[in-house]
Amino acid sequence: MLIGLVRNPIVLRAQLLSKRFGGRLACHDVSLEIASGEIIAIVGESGSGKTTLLSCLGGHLRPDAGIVEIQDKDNRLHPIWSLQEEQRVGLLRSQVGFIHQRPQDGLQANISAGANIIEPLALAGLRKFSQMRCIAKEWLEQVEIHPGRVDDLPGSFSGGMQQRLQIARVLVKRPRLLLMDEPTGGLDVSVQARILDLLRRLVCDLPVAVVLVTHDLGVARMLADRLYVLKSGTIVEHGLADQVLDDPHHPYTQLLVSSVLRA
Ligand SMILES: Nc1ncnc2c1ncn2[C@@H]1O[C@H](COP(=O)(O)OP(=O)(O)OP(=O)(O)O)[C@@H](O)[C@H]1O
Repeated sequence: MLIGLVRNPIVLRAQLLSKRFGGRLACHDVSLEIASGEIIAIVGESGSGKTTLLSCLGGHLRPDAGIVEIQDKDNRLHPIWSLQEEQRVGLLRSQVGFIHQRPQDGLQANISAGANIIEPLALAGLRKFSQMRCIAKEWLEQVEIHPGRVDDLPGSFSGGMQQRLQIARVLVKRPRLLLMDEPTGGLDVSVQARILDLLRRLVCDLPVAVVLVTHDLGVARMLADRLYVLKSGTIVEHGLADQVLDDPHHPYTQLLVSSVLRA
C-alpha cells in the first residue's frame, strides 16, 4: 500500500488574481497556496506589485479577477469575495492577522500597551478583566517587553519595541493566516535581527500560515520556507527558498540575487 505524504491543510489559496490601477497592471494572473505551518515570502523590487498582491490576499483590496480562498475555524476554505460583507469581515477579523511595516499603523496610540494586546480579544467577546490583564502581561513577556510596562503608552516605546508590541497584538488572537508587509523595513539592522528571530520562534509555536512581503532577500532567506518572485505583477519563479536563492533560474531572480551579492 502506498502511504502518501500528509500535507497540512491549505489556509490560503489564490487563483489567477489580477488587479489593475487605471492602465497599470499591478498584479497579473497570480496563483499561490499556503498550508498551515508554512512561511512563504513574496519578493521583488519596488513597484513589482508585492503590496497590491498582499492587499488582495488579505481582503483589503478587491481583485479585478481571480479567487482568494481563506480557511475558517472549521478548516473549510471560503472564496472571500463571494461572501456577504458581514461574513467576509467576520472571517478576516477572526482568522487573519496583519503586521504593518510601521507599527503605528497597527497600534492604537491612545491606549496602553496592555490594552493594545487585549483589545482584539475584547472585540471577540472576552470580558474578564483580571484574565485579560494576565494575558497581556504574558504576551509582553513573549515579545521580550518587561510586563511592568503594561500600562505605558506605545509612544513611550522604541521603534523595535513598538514592532514587538504590534506582533503581540496580532498574534494574541491566534490567526490562522498571518500577513506581513516588510515587518522589519524601517528598523536598524541589529533590531531587525532580533525581531526576525522572535517572529521565527513565535510562528513556529503556532499553527499559522505566514505570507511575508519583502524586497530584502536576507529577510526572506531567514524566515521563509518557499519564495515567490514577483516581477511587474507576475510570478516569474517560485520554489524552496534556499533553492531559488542559491540557484535562481529566471534572469530577473538572478539579477535580484546578484545585486545583493554586489551590495
Ligand atoms: N492605489 C494605487 N493607485 C494607483 N496605482 C497604484 C496604487 N497602488 C499601487 N499602484 C501601482 O501598482 C504598482 C505596484 O505597486 P505596489 O505598491 O503593489 O508595489 P510594491 O512591490 O509593493 O512596491 P514597494 O516595495 O515600493 O512598496 C506600482 O506601479 C504602483 O505605482
